[in-house]
Amino acid sequence: MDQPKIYAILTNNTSTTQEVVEKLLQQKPIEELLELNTLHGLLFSRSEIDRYMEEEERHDIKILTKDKPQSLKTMSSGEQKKALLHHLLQKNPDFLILINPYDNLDVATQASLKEQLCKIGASRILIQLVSRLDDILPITTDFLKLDADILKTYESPEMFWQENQSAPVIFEGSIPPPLEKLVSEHAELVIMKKVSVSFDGRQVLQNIDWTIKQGEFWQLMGPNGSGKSTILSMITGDSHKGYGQDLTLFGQRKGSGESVWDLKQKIGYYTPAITDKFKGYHSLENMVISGLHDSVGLYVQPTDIEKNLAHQWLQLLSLYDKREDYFRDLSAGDKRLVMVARAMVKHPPLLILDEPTAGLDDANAALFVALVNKIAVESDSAIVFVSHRTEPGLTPKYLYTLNPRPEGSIGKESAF
Ligand SMILES: Nc1ncnc2c1ncn2[C@@H]1O[C@H](COP(=O)(O)OP(=O)(O)OP(=O)(O)O)[C@@H](O)[C@H]1O
Repeated sequence: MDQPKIYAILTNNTSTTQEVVEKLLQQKPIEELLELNTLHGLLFSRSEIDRYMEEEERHDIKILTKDKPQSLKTMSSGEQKKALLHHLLQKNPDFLILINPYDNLDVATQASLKEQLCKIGASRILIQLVSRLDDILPITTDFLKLDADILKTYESPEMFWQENQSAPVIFEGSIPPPLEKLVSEHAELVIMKKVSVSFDGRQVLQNIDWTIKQGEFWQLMGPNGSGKSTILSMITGDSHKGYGQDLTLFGQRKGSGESVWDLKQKIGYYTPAITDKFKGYHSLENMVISGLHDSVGLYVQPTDIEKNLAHQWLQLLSLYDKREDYFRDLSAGDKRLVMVARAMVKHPPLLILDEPTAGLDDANAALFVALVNKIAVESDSAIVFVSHRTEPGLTPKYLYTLNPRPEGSIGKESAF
């Protein structure tokens, strides 16, 4: 059998990915991909996992995890993707559409998925819709780019690679100061001593010692399922697993009557899934101001001082001219910049960014990284940046790595 075609379609934050995917799945013709027109394809994407998860929950059934005791929802991203791929291959499609397949996967899982996809690609057509050049499989035969709704083809791979390298980013101006400084009287914002967590009798974290001090810039790394989200949810107060542990947050021992509201005041938190909460008609200006009130949208009349502060942030992000536009109409990359401004507008003592660049294209990831580096240099906020990628250009000072063991992940601190 001839080597099937392996397509890579580079997407950016203007791409109409959804439309292309729907046409392919519904066998509607796309001029540049005519040979797929009569073939049957299936979709491998984060949204498909979410769809199955919802279906499994709603009907209390198991579809992707029939032979496993654990539900899809509590599996790590790597485990979920493996389950979906297995399920799709059993249906024997002519081609598989892969949308940003490595997002949220750790380095080792990315490598093993890449290897598996290369093997699958030896006998099946693959269409990769990826926003990062690094994610393109080495076996790719055909290179395209989806700019808005225009699908561009390239005469040679060289021309594709040459045209799509992104330029370095520099922000003009400084990070706007806070209206009032939220000073933490404690130099140590988070102190974890021998913190251990288990779920259903299975140990996930083992004797975690980690101290985050004012102004420090950390990257938190660890394979899928190693417990990164579990640690973060104990810091943000979203998990009850912090109780009964030697955990001190902003000078207050966990379980000593602290309020979750007080805790949230001191933390700016951003993860891409939060963006889905803001589907209403909020202007960019109000989005930034809502960060001062910890509200989804803005329901009070903002003061001139608040407006002025939001304008300064939007100027820094080169979005001032769009200040009255709706947030929902922004590109995905610009949405993330606004969400970071919203999380940072108060200059919280601790800024947590949980896989914030997942799904962004190279240019927007570079822009995001430049903004985070700037915040690290120009503010007193400590930053915890969770990412599986070593983000090009990111300049954290310290690394906290979780290494899974059968008796729970152990942690290791190192300096960059
Ligand atoms: N509520 C829960 N019930 C049962 N198991 C859970 C629960 N929450 C997490 N786990 C398990 O705990 C382990 C750690 O999960 P966690 O989400 O913290 O890992 P992670 O490092 O953030 O993973 P990823 O990189 O995939 O997001 C996983 O094996 C997961 O299946």
